[in-house]
Amino acid sequence: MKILSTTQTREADAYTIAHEPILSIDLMERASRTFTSWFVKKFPKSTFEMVSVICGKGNNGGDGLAIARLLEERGYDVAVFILNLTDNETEDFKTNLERVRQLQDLNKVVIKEVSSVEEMPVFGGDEILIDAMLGSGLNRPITGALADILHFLNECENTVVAVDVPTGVFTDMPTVGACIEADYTFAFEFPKLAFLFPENFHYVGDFVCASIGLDQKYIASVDSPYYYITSDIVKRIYKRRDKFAHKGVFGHALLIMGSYGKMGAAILATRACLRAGVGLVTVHVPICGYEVMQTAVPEAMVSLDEDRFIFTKVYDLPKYSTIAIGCGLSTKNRTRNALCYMLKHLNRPTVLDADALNILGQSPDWFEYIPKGSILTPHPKEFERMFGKVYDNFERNELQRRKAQEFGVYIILKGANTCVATPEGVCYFNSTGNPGMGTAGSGDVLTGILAGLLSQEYDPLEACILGVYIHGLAGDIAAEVESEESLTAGDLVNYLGKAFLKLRKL
Ligand SMILES: NC(=O)C1=CN([C@@H]2O[C@H](COP(=O)(O)OP(=O)(O)OC[C@H]3O[C@@H](n4cnc5c(N)ncnc54)[C@H](O)[C@@H]3O)[C@@H](O)[C@H]2O)[C@@H](O)CC1
Ligand SMILES: Nc1ncnc2c1ncn2[C@@H]1O[C@H](COP(=O)(O)OP(=O)(O)O)[C@@H](O)[C@H]1O
Ligand SMILES: [K+]
Repeated sequence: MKILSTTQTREADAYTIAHEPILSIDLMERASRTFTSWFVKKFPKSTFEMVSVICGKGNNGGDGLAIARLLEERGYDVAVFILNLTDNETEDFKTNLERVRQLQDLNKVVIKEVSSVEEMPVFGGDEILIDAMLGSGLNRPITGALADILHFLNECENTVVAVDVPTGVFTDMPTVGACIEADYTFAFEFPKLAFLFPENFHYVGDFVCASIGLDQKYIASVDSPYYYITSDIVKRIYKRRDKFAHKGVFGHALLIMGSYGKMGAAILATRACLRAGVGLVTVHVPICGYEVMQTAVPEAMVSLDEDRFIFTKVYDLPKYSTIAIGCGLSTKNRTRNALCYMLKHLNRPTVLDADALNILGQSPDWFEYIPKGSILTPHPKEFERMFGKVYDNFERNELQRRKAQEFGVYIILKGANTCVATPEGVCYFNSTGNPGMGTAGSGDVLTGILAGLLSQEYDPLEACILGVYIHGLAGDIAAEVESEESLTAGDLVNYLGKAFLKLRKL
């Protein structure tokens, strides 16, 4: 799913109105119905005494008024609070206000105007609040009376659901000024870029998005560097196996991993590589890793280093279809030199993780040796070691895109909404995964999956998108059974099969 900027969304809105054609008031109605259908399922009437909709006077407020009317039709007790802080009312706001006033005349809805925080009501414990104060029309940081009202609302214990954008959040740049702290945000058509960055979680809460019927052809024609990875992208990438396929066609991966005390990383990655469908896997480990590797992963072949404790040299690189290096590797001098030699002599996309990235961070001159199309999988700390400190996630995302372009590589910045940046400067944000995956070794599992997919001739972009999605999906299935708390990296490997099954059924 493409992610559009606010300006582009406004253009898509205008195009839809002109070419569907549809009146803008009817598009607002359609958006509000989409919100309402989700809301009634999420918050059934029986669970709340009352819904209070807090409206501004722009189109976000217009949505709020339409939602108030639609919820009343569904049998909810509804109160509307209109913030009387400006005289600028949009036409669609005015039309929807007329419509709600008719319900007020029938004593079906209560409407109250509020000009300052002192006039805000005391909300009951069972009341749910809908934030329709400001949406994508925010054009300056919120201060003054509106900021006071937002602080008041944030002090209330009530569940807050934001319409389209939480009031005060800038969708395409870092947020400054007061903001509502929503528990849920229902975004029209696309998630906004800001929703994908951790600093806004406090304001956005859990977000969902649904189409309001904007013109899909127009959206497809718009240039945007941002995508959200949904199941339909992944389904297009996933390849079913040929009936006559055999292990020879699923590739032979070489994983260079592990050092004394860190063999677990190599084991997790190797198991994940096998579970991701590789034909053959060889793990190159120091002598101290031989027995543990042979015992823990009997399906894997072992290539032994000359050194007892660390990686120093590997032979026969051309015979492998894919190489991944770095998990539990150490950054000792001889390992560093061996990595440098390999990078200079490898001539195909390689997966680089963990200590391979830490070594690159210590020797920035070596970035140019990385084969084009390789995949680097840093977590934020490793990213910082390689490319330096940043002020916020917007800046980090820009840096990630720039570095991916500069070195012609894929950079997977891991975390919630893991972001894949391509050599063309495009970003794909993942939609699967959960905080249970913040546990030792889950990154090693991703590296193994990526090596397994590359070996099966998924191209690097396909491997990145399918890899992060299936890794997160395995985490989501595992968390449902095991809980987020007790999820371990080994569980990710064990649930990978269920994730593939789920993917096939999507
Ligand atoms: N295609 C879409 O996405 C659609 C969007 N719609 C709704 O329209 C909204 C956008 O509506 P608008 O463009 O009217 O904008 P808003 O309703 O977000 O607010 C605009 C008003 O707020 C004022 N304002 C901006 N920053 C302020 C600040 N810091 N303090 C006080 N006032 C401030 C502006 O001057 C303007 O008067 C969307 O978020 C969505 O809810 C829907 O009606 C249907 C279609
Ligand atoms: N809150 C979260 N939501 C979704 N995924 C997460 C979350 N926290 C961590 N992950 C995932 O778990 C993995 C952690 O990787 P990493 O930090 O490299 O772990 P390790 O070094 O222990 O292997 C990444 O793929 C990351 O995307
Ligand atoms: K809002």
